[in-house]
Amino acid sequence: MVPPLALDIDGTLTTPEHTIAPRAFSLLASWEAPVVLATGKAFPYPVALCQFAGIPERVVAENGGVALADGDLAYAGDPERVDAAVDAFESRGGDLGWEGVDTVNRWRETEVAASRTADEALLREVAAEFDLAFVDTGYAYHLKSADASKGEALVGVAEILGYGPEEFVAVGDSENDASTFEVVGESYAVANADETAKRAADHVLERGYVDGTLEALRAVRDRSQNE
Ligand SMILES: O=C(O)COP(=O)(O)O
Ligand SMILES: [Mg+2]
Repeated sequence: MVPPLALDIDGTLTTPEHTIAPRAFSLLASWEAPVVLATGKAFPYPVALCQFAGIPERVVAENGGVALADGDLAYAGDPERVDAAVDAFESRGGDLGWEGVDTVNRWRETEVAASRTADEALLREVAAEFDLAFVDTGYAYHLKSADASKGEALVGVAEILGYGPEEFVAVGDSENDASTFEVVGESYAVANADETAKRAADHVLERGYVDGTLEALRAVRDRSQNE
């Protein structure tokens, strides 16, 4: 039997052009164990991805701030503190950096994401002042509660699904995946991963992005069929 999966989205299920490749959809839909999408993106994004992939809505969103599995919705973190930090950031001239309508944060409930063009030093200053964690995913800067993480949320999701977290195989690409890698039994960093993710992973893949992920998962599937 194949193991359950915890998969990051950006940089892991995407191409270098930030798109989801059709071949990723077919693997997700045919995986014969639970698939949990664990992302820094706001809650509706992974939910929509599950729906369009035709798989149950099992997600960790907002770097662990929101988790949904089999109808059970859980929250972590301190959104009011995040709001206060954003107010401080903006009152000191900071700009989250999303042009036009901010669809990155519009449906975000527990943390905030800034463009990587935003003032990193000021974000870090505000994070320290409000006792929040600063995370650079390579796609955005995030200010989040220090005690919320993808890994922590995955532990809860795994329990709902009737698995231990150590039964999961995870794939990811950045520092926000390190907490996932810590709780799962087997972890892979794609070739484009940052140093934190590579250090935390059991294996570093030769190929990057969705190609690396699909190759690793096919190998996991082949191996489990031979067991
Ligand atoms: O939202 C981000 O910054 C990155 O998202 P990810 O965790 O799916 O890579
Ligand atoms: Mg990622």
